[in-house]
Amino acid sequence: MTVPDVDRAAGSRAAIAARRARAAIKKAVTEQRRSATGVLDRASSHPDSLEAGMRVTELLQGIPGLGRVRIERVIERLSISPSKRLGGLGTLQRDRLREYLQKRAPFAGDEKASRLVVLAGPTAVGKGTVSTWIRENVPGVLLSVSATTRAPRPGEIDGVSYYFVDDAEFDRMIEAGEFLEWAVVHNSSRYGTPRAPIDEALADGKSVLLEIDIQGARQVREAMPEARLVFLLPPSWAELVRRLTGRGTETAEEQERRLATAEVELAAQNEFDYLIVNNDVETAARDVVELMK
Ligand SMILES: Nc1nc2c(ncn2[C@@H]2O[C@H](COP(=O)(O)OP(=O)(O)O)[C@@H](O)[C@H]2O)c(=O)[nH]1
Ligand SMILES: Nc1ncnc2c1ncn2[C@@H]1O[C@H](COP(=O)(O)OP(=O)(O)O)[C@@H](O)[C@H]1O
Repeated sequence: MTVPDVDRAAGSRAAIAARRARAAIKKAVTEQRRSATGVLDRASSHPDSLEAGMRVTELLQGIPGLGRVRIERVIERLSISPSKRLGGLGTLQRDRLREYLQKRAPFAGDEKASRLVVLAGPTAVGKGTVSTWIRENVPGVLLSVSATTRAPRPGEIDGVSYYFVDDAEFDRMIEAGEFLEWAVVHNSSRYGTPRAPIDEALADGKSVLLEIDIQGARQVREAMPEARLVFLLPPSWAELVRRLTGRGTETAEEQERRLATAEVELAAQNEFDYLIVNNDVETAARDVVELMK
């Protein structure tokens, strides 16, 4: 049953549950945990999602500073009927609404911005490059250093790029509850985020950037719902392949495996609060930093 169907069966338990879930999405927008454009994008790409069943007016109510009268004015200006649901918008209406949301609330209400940002994205999109730019140019940001069981690449320094540990040490860290999250990535090595430095940095008023995979991002969202989840996109698939092969740090077989993971990861981009295209390193990095203010 789709959400609009559920609604027609007004009063049913499913209808109440759907309404509650949509109210939760609206609250998440108000509290900065999800961007309004992210909700709109998910509604467009998943016609059966709760987001698709949400009314445009409900979404706008989630944006701080927009009262009933202003919402009426906005939807009139955008030529959208008050009863319209996100999933039922025409292409032009959706584009107009998206443009409005981006101008009005690019990061919907920065006053409650979280200082914990998760940067994920497919292999070789440039996560490491963007993070390094931030480390070198923006003071007061802790770049979390993960532990991994994979072997160091040439030039990688233990304790800076990663903590390179063996399986026994990784097991010990899991047992001791030292990880905020951990996962097996690319079906090969294990990677985990040590929790203590993050807690300390946040307590000191610093911002924290985690560069982790999608499984890890999902775990962080569960553990710390206030975290902002960013997905870094390549300008195109061909450019992603070019960056991976150009980096030249993996064997052809490993590159194949990473590209297979990348396809799966790109399909999950709508779970994220923000999508940033890494055309130019500095521009992408500045966009990420904006989210930490
Ligand atoms: N879940 C999780 N993923 C991580 C962590 N550290 C790194 N990763 C991810 O593991 C993947 C592999 O990283 P890496 O071996 O450095 O190669 P890359 O894919 O070329 O960046 C990337 O998607 C990273 O974002 C971590 O602590 N936790
Ligand atoms: N905006 C960009 N334009 C061109 N090349 C880039 C850009 N960002 C990163 N690269 C290059 O792409 C390759 C992969 O970047 P890297 O930061 O290692 O990716 P990831 O950490 O996501 O696996 C590197 O060779 C890097 O120099």
